[in-house]
Amino acid sequence: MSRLFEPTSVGSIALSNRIAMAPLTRNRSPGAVPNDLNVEYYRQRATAGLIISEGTAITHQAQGYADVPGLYKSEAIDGWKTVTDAVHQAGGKIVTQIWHVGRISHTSLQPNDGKPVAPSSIAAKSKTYVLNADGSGAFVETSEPRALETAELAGIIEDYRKAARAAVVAGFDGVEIHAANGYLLEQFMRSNSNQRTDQYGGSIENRIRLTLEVVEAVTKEIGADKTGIRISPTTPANDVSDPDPKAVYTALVEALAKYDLAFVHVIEGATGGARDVLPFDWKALKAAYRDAGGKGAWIVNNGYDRASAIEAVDSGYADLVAFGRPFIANPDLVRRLKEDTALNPLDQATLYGGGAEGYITYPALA
Ligand SMILES: C=C(C(=O)O)c1ccccc1
Repeated sequence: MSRLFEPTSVGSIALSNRIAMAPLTRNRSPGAVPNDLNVEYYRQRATAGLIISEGTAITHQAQGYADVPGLYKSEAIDGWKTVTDAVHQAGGKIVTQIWHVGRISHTSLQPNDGKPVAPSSIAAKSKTYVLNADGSGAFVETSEPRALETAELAGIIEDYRKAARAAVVAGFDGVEIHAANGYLLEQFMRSNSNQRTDQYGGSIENRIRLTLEVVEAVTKEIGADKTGIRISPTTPANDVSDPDPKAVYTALVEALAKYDLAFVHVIEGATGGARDVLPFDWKALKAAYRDAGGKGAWIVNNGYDRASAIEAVDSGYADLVAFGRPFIANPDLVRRLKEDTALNPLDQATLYGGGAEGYITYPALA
């Protein structure tokens, strides 16, 4: 049997197998508070070696989509506690993805209907999900952001630290810092969205600075053994780009190597899309991390199937493989991969927003 189904650990978190559930936004937590539907959804998927929860806003300012959960209200922490308890009682492990959307937001979702914040006042050619007056959801153009003042960045780093602490209080086994998919931290790393002239803009060293300061704050608060990070070197998601992703992300992983993180989670290619969106040597990126002393588990994601996941792990390249949409449609994905059985088809119409349908209604094998 493949090592994909064997136990392992990421940091201090012991896992029953090497299959992770990737973070998946589902827009089913009104008021940013996790609810019983969320409890059932995550409980059903607790056979994953590691569940990485959907992106969870660290503050109101960090909120970019309607009905995504947060970690900045006491009732949200209570709500998450019911989720983590259910997953743990079912024998699973779960970390939460702590998230600041930056410019991928809308004034109607921001404190005092203000502008979203970003490294520079450059609007993303992207959309976000808001609620209409009648409660229906709709994807609309993201609003033009304002550039963060240098003096505001210490406060945002503190927000990540507080969210990491809140995650542990809510019973999570750890956190994944969301530094991917064109959200705040990646907006700072990519040169088309970051045109700052202070110590957070210009050179690669300056553009990865905020991400490293967040990693420093979170690992100091809850321990590197409970801290992971997600990166997406070549994704065009949310209108980010950079002329030299190899240089940016090699510098990043070499700097991350000294933090002894639990894991580094890499989206290989366009998020949920083409793996070859840009030429990139994924194995060289991991080698750069290991050569710099990085010991964290290497989690790979994007377009893997049973055969390629087994190959990735059994070859020694990947420590874990994360699956996104397959876990939406197959709560018992681990069993189906182990037994090589058919997978349920995905219902695109119920991915975002709504209720039980297409969320907790996918059947498990008898
Ligand atoms: C958190 C997300 C990401 O990381 O891409 C997301 C948000 C909205 C829809 C899909 C995905």
